[in-house]
Amino acid sequence: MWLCRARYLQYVEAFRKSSRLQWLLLSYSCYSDAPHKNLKSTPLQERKMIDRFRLHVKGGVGGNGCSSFRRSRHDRHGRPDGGNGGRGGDVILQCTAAVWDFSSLQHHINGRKGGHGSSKNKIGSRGEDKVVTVPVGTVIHIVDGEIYSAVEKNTPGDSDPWEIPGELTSDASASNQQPNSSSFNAPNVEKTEAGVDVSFSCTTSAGVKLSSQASLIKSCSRCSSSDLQSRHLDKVSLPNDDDETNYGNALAADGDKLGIDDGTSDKDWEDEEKEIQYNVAELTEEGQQIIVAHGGEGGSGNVASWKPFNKENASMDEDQPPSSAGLPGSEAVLVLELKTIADVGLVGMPNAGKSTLLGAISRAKPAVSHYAFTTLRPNIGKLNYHDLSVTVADIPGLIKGAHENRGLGHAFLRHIERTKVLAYVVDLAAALDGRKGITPWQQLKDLVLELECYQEGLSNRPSLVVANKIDEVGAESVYEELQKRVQGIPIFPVCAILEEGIIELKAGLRQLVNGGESILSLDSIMID
Ligand SMILES: Nc1nc2c(ncn2[C@@H]2O[C@H](COP(=O)(O)OP(=O)(O)OP(=O)(O)O)[C@@H](O)[C@H]2O)c(=O)[nH]1
Repeated sequence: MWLCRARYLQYVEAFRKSSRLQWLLLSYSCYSDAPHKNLKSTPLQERKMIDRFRLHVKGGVGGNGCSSFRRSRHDRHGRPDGGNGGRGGDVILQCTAAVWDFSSLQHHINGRKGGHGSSKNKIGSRGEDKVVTVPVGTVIHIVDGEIYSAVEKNTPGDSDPWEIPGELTSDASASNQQPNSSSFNAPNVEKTEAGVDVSFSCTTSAGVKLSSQASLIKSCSRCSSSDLQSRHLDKVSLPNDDDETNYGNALAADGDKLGIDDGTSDKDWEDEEKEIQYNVAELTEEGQQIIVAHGGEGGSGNVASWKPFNKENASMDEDQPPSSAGLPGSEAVLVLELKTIADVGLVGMPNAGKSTLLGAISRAKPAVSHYAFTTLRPNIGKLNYHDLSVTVADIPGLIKGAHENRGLGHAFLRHIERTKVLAYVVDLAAALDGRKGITPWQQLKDLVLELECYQEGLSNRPSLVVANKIDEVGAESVYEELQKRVQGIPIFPVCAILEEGIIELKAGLRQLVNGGESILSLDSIMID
């Protein structure tokens, strides 16, 4: 007893000492000048975007059927009472605006196993679905396997887990279809504290009135009643730590090629691309879901194939009704691709001032810096008018040869595919005072060429030109020259950094989104 007390005191003393030490360390870190690292200070912007991802999905295996006999002293042969196995869980992709790329996904995702059947004719529990969240604008391509379901809108608020699926019709036409013209009365469904009571009644053709009652009780073996509603919605796969590392540090030179970590090498993609079934499904609205792998059916218990004992089958021994194992779930290999959805796409060369402009016209706060390729992923901003809201995407800088994977490559060109209108941002000061930059009209030509080389007709949508950096000395005359060289398209001179010319630009963008028709074509740009 005393020994125990001594030990206890020893522990308390040791704890006090350790906490005193911690306190000292804490006060040192607070009051000293020593620089301390804040590991979480890396802004989201600097993360490498994963906008293409290879995914192996597999539905959960169905639970095994049970082989069991219930014997009693009155029943010499016993009766089978093994229940069926439960169905395996599905793998579901759900679209949400809360994630912006595929960095939180894991490459292999499996639905949960169904529960095994058990004696007393108990059915195994259904395997849990695996719900994987993907960003809005996800396109699904299939490398191997099949997808059996269509995209559906998930409205968790509307659905009541205790609602009976399908509608039971009680109209005359429905009752006429009954083979013996029996009359069915509408089911009486009553919601109670414990669950739902359902009662049916019908009159057969012989005039016999039959009635039946059933109750669905809220609790089940796997979950409590309170968490049922959210059971299938909150299963999001945990972030994959490997994907979160590599922050963008390979930027400076404009010829640098930044690979996108999607789990496969370029060569693999080339081989694979021959077999891919493209654009099988698209998730374009928040809350949309698609089942990409079905759970396997549960095996049947021995009660299902039981025949009552009689003299003819007396030779059969008691374990004759077999139970079966659960079936495996369906499998598929998918490629997920993200195509940003926005009304306006800001397209321009690196350093043209696209991110600064996005910050000036909306509340978005993208990273801005004086070196090329600061933007590593499309940034989205919302442009609010009193009666309208327009989304604007700042696409990472394009350079000549982007369609051949130069610069940040063509990975980002696909984000332009979904934008309704284009705003070409050019740097008026790029070639001023002997700077080695490209003239604004040449910038425009290169941009249109890049879009067309990537996908024919990509530049063929309503557009306007934003002539940025008008505040620089000599930019006015370049702007005048630009007006002469580029015809048939509105040009807005702005200084994004000082937010000058922004009101006019916002009005121009509004007009463009509301049905503007000006298109920038190669013929309308005059080069020497
Ligand atoms: N003088 C002047 N400088 C500007 C203006 N707008 C942007 N800049 C500067 O231009 C540089 C590049 O700006 P960003 O907004 O990062 O350019 P970006 O087009 O997003 O560049 P990437 O991320 O490489 O595509 C920064 O140093 C800005 O301060 C402007 O109106 N006038």
